[in-house]
Amino acid sequence: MIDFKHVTLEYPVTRTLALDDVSLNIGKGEFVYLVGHSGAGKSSFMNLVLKRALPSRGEVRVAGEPLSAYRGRRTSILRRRMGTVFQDNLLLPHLNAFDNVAFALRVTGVPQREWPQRVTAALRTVGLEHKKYALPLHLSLGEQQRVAIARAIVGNPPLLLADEPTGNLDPDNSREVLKVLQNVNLRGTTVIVATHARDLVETFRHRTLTLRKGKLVRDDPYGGYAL
Ligand SMILES: Nc1ncnc2c1ncn2[C@@H]1O[C@H](COP(=O)(O)OP(=O)(O)OP(=O)(O)O)[C@@H](O)[C@H]1O
Repeated sequence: MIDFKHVTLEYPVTRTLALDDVSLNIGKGEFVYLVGHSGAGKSSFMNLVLKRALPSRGEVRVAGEPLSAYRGRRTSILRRRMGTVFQDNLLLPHLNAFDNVAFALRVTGVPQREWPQRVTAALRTVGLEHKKYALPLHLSLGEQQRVAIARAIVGNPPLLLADEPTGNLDPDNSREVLKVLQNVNLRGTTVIVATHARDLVETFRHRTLTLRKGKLVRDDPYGGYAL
């Protein structure tokens, strides 16, 4: 699903070496953690996969195709096929949970008659079908993050990128969000989670990639937080 070959990312203005000669392969259907201290390069990794940043050297392939082959409209289509959940993934405050999730279908041109069934299924996956008419203001932070996950998966993306998805959450809500991400993975979506949450990585074991100062220093198939 994702293939990095000797990928280096140096941000041009500051000349910061965010990723340094990283090679890795993430297969279809995997659940992978990306860990590392602040500034290690986790978000830069995500940005490369989304083609929000371009490698200075090396090659990034997604679903077998080099990202350099994607241009213009095809890049937008590629991005839409990836679900993203970020820590500050704000919901639209004036829309209820259902409409926030439906918004993702609206922007990708899915016919309106399909929305009720698809949105309800996505909210069911995150355990929030009963809150579909609630405004974000009336949801807990954990519930808001689960709505954001529903919004990310409603288009059935083959790949879900989650950058610090539990960053604002207490331990109970963090575990709930992690379980939801695992359920999404069990349905066939490849899931990549960048996180600082040692307890989650230790409790819910999955392959763990460790970055240090832009280098991939560990690739542990059985997981574990080795920082
Ligand atoms: N747009 C940018 N321009 C210049 N330098 C950047 C940019 N984004 C990140 N950096 C730098 O690149 C390095 C890697 O940053 P990155 O955000 O990928 O780390 P991270 O592991 O996600 O950190 P955190 O856990 O704090 O989110 C850091 O030194 C950071 O200062």
